[in-house]
Amino acid sequence: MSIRVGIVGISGFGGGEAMRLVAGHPEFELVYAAGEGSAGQRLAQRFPGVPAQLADLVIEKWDPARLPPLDVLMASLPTGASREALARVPGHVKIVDIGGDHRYADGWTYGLADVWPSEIAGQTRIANPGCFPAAALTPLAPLLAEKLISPENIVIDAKTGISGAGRGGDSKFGYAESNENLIAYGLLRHVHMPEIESTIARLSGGSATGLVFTPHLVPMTRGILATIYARGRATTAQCLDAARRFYANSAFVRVTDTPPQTKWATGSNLAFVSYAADPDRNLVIALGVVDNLGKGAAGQAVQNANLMCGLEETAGLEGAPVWP
Ligand SMILES: NC(=O)C1=CN([C@@H]2O[C@H](COP(=O)(O)OP(=O)(O)OC[C@H]3O[C@@H](n4cnc5c(N)ncnc54)[C@H](OP(=O)(O)O)[C@@H]3O)[C@@H](O)[C@H]2O)C=CC1
Ligand SMILES: CC(=O)N[C@@H](CCC(=O)OP(=O)(O)O)C(=O)O
Repeated sequence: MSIRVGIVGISGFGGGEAMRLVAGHPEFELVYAAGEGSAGQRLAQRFPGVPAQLADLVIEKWDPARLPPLDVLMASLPTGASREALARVPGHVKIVDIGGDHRYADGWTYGLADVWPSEIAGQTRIANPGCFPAAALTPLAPLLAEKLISPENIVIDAKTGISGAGRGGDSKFGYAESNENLIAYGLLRHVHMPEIESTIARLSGGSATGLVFTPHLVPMTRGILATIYARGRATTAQCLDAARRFYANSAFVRVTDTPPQTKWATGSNLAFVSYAADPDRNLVIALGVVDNLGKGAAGQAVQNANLMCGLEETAGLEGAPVWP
């Protein structure tokens, strides 16, 4: 019997990618689509390339009191818009919140699926990590767990594609302003800082005092590269070995000897990590690449939903990235 899935925020970039993945999933059946401005439209009006069996599904006005029978609900709403409404979804419906309202919130499990998969299995409320945390914490986790770097004074310099801002995003991220342009934003106090700090502390048992995180917008559609500077005396080989041990059973994390590129992950749930370290300079450079809509959002959401439902975590996520 198929698992009945709903997606709220389906017209958005995160929700649309979740729809693409659910449509190709061997066990999931999309039975409910919801939104606000797009309500009343058929999926085929919104997504002309949608598979035929989904073409006539009508996007409902989002109302948690009017859900059909569902096993899983993926919520991809603007951060701030889901807390009150998701609290009204019946407890037996498994929820993955792709937005930022429930990360490290009471009653919700933080869904960093490649690091803590066993914590997700059997849960009914999962908060998907933010896209930058997914890119940065994946390479940091093995180094922090093996105490190869200090959790203090870590500097994360990240570059993101424009789809990270969503289709309802700020107009300053439109084509004319973004093409051939490079912008730093969210300086000193980006909304992902608390989530990154909490996870570094949890992984290391120490404190993420002195964390610096600066995102940049680059003129590409998808992808995040996080370049991270940390203090530690490990060699490059020790960092790579630690990551290969840590992710030995992970289907989605690839440890590479050379610096990863954003195109390697496009359209997939993969994360790529690599390292360069100079013990004499007390310096470790960690690199992480994800697709912001894949491991950074919908891919990780499907991985979490698979774990929640007791399926293989790779179900529906086995397709190769798009290249070039
Ligand atoms: N884009 C990315 O790379 C990532 C995004 N996220 C997070 O995922 C969430 C969604 O982001 P993204 O897909 O980019 O955003 P978009 O702007 O592309 O989409 C937002 C969606 O939310 C719906 N929506 C907005 N307000 C309401 C409402 N009041 N009731 C019901 N539906 C509503 C919109 O529906 P309609 O069109 O029908 O109005 C639309 O489908 C955000 O919290 C974002 O921070 C997380 C990781 C990565
Ligand atoms: C380019 C751009 O604007 N990117 C978004 C990150 C998207 C994301 O992960 O958002 P949530 O944490 O809200 O889920 C940002 O920097 O806020």
